[in-house]
Amino acid sequence: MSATLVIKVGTSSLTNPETGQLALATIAALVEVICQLRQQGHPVVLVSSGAVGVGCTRLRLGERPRKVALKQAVAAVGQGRLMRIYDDFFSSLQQPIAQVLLTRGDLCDRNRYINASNTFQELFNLGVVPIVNENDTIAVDELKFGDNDTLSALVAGLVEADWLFLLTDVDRLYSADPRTQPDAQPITHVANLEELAQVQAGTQSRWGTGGMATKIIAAEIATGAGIRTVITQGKTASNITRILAGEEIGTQFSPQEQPINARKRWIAHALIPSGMLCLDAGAAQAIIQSGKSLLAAGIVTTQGDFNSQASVQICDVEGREIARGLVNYSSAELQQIQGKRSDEIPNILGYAGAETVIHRDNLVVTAVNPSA
Ligand SMILES: Nc1ncnc2c1ncn2[C@@H]1O[C@H](COP(=O)(O)OP(=O)(O)O)[C@@H](O)[C@H]1O
Ligand SMILES: N[C@@H](CCC(=O)OP(=O)(O)O)C(=O)O
Repeated sequence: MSATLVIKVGTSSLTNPETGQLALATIAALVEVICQLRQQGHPVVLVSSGAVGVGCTRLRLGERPRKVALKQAVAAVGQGRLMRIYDDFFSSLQQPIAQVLLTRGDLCDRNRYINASNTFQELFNLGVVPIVNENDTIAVDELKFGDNDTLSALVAGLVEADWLFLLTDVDRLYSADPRTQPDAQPITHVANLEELAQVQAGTQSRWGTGGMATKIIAAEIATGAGIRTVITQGKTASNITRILAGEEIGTQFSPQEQPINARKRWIAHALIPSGMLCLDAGAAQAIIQSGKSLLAAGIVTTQGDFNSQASVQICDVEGREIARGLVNYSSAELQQIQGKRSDEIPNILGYAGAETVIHRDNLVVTAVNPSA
């Protein structure tokens, strides 16, 4: 039985942290494992960081650039070299590859999202291994994924993967950074992300971007889509095969029992909200507990400037995000009808709009601890 696999490999695994040189042995081992998986019939997507890291080494820069334009320029240099290396290694094993560079905008627009999904399917049908990275050269701040952990989780949802492997320079997630806290406790299995409330995950390696915090977020996105997620060592690619065979290696996150569908995944994780609706306690409870549609009566405040069908955050009275959704009214209209009963809307607006502000089919609960 074939399984669709998304394998993300970070800069910290692809390059030597001290010299910045490519970790050729690690890359070669990863390519070999991917080719073996392909020969076993598994569709595989490789999400590869490293453009900035490899570019810095090529241009003899001692640290990651901070200026956006310089970072974009360095990534453009590194991405070309990275793909040259991958093509040399994969070609030596007769495995065709493709470069897929994405920006968040490619996944925000519904039509572009569906088009990207179709393209990946065509690449799988051709027996190709797509190699994905953020299009650092053109991605601008408000439309960046920011880190490839998040990107890999969104791609895993896009291709409806069965597994997401996050390869990094430690063997698993710990209760804290094992580099700075030797007594940090290893975490081998996560059934519910609330178990990680006390985990310290903020620091990252010299060349990494996201640290463990972004890997935990990636695991939340992927497991919410029903995708089993594993954090494991990048330099031991053979672990992937052993994990698929059932060995308890790395940190394994169980998929949620009731994954959300593709449209709701798109609403919850691919779209960037244009505004915020704060609800009263009763409306917040109704949204979280019963998955009802949102009516104007439950809205206390409307923030932002957006049109109908925009994506918005839905928050409780403390301003904590509890859900996201697509609105049936603009922000200007909502300013007029918030707190009002549905039967009052026609008189207020002068026309009979939608019965709901957000229909339940366009509303996704995102609160990590919905019962709170
Ligand atoms: N709780 C933790 N468990 C394990 N590693 C952690 C933790 N908190 C921080 N880290 C750090 O996160 C780093 C991996 O993240 P990052 O540097 O972004 O690597 P990558 O390039 O693979 O994404 C590890 O090298 C480790 O130093
Ligand atoms: N698009 C960037 C990826 C940044 C990133 O997330 O890096 P990492 O934390 O090493 O996975 C690059 O290729 O350098």
